[in-house]
Amino acid sequence: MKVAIAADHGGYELKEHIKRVMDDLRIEYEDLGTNGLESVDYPDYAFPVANRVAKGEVDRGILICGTGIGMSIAANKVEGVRAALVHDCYTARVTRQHNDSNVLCLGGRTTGFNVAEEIVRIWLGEEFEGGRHERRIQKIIQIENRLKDQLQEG
Ligand SMILES: O=C(CO)[C@H](O)[C@H](O)[C@H](O)COP(=O)(O)O
Repeated sequence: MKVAIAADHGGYELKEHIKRVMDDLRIEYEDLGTNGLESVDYPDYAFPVANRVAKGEVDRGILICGTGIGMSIAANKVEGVRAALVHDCYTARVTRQHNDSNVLCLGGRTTGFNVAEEIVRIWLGEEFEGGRHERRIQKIIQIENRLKDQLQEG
């Protein structure tokens, strides 16, 4: 599995910790920034990661800002991306099993290193269950396709 990871200044320190976790798990990753605590804008980091996931250039994305909210709003604008903002182990598991989420959003100012680490370990290891959940994801894809058609029709 290959993961693209990025953060803004509010998520930078947690990003560095999550990279150490992925090193430990021997998971390959690309770090798309930011590289320090200087103030930056989260959409500039969300879109490169979301695009890499949408194009299939990486399997998953991890995005971290202060709360995870800005990153999740931005990433979910990209077709094919199902970004989940997660604060606990239960939703980390269920968002893989039910939503087949392909981007994980975390809050560097809301979630401690230990909980975030546990969330990442669960989220990277859990499988999509398919079945009724696949039907629901197909409905999301239909909405994306309808919106695309509407845009093309002008
Ligand atoms: O988008 C966010 C809020 O949901 C992120 O938490 C950002 O990291 C935050 O807005 C950045 O705030 P700052 O005051 O510019 O550090």
